[in-house]
Amino acid sequence: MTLADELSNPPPAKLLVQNVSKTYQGARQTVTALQDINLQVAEGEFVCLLGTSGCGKSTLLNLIAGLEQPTSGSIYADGQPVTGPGRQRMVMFQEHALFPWLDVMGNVLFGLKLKPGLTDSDREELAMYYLKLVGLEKFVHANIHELSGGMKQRVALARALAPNPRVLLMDEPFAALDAMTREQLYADLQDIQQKRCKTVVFVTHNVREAVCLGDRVLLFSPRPGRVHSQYVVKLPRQRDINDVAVAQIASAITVELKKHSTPLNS
Ligand SMILES: Nc1ncnc2c1ncn2[C@@H]1O[C@H](COP(=O)(O)OP(=O)(O)OP(=O)(O)O)[C@@H](O)[C@H]1O
Repeated sequence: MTLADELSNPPPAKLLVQNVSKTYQGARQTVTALQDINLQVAEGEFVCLLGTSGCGKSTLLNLIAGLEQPTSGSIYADGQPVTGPGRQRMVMFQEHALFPWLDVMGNVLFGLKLKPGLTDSDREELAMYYLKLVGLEKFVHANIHELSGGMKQRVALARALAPNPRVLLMDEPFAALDAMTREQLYADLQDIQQKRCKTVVFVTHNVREAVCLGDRVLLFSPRPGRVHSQYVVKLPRQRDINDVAVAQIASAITVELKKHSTPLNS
């Protein structure tokens, strides 16, 4: 693998989730986190998983990542069964999960350490490419504790992108950020997804965020976690979360979500 290969865009992956159910056996009860989920994600598609708390969105993301195994059913990435985590499916969580003892560059380099066929200077060049892509070129040697929440999420995004995965799995990555920082990241993420050609699965509770980012929005209902409907969002990009068209689709989705939501104590 050369540096040029590394910076090229491999085709984004397609995903197939077939009849997937997941139950957790707790001390007092069995929880059906997901029941009979069927889903196809096309190459380069941006799919948002939307629903209230506890409807199984993160569980599905973890299953696609290979961090957990379904109780029944199968998941395929490019026709290959997903049996564990892989370099082609990188995950980014709400909490940045950066290494505080490494600086910004060190964190991005970390994921590249195990890549064969690259020299140290290749790895630095790659890390620098991704830090520029997320707008952090001036903070390469900053310590993690010196960064704002939004900057930390940018480092986490650069770290997830650096191994050049074909799929990005994002679990509420911007939920802890203020509105202005989030809006900038929505614009940057749309830009990066187009430039770097990724298939993205993105978990959120935020309806407008889902409409702003997704080519398709899947609506989940809880107990058991199921996909009850989906919306294809045909608005042109770049989308702005404050656009009237985004708000209109979001309000239609909110009505639909409310029909299927049940309070946690019911
Ligand atoms: N490791 C686990 N052990 C037992 N139950 C679990 C486990 N992980 C998730 N669950 C249960 O599975 C259901 C789905 O959880 P999950 O975290 O996937 O939902 P979610 O839609 O992502 O929620 P949130 O939006 O609050 O993150 C919940 O009822 C949760 O309590």
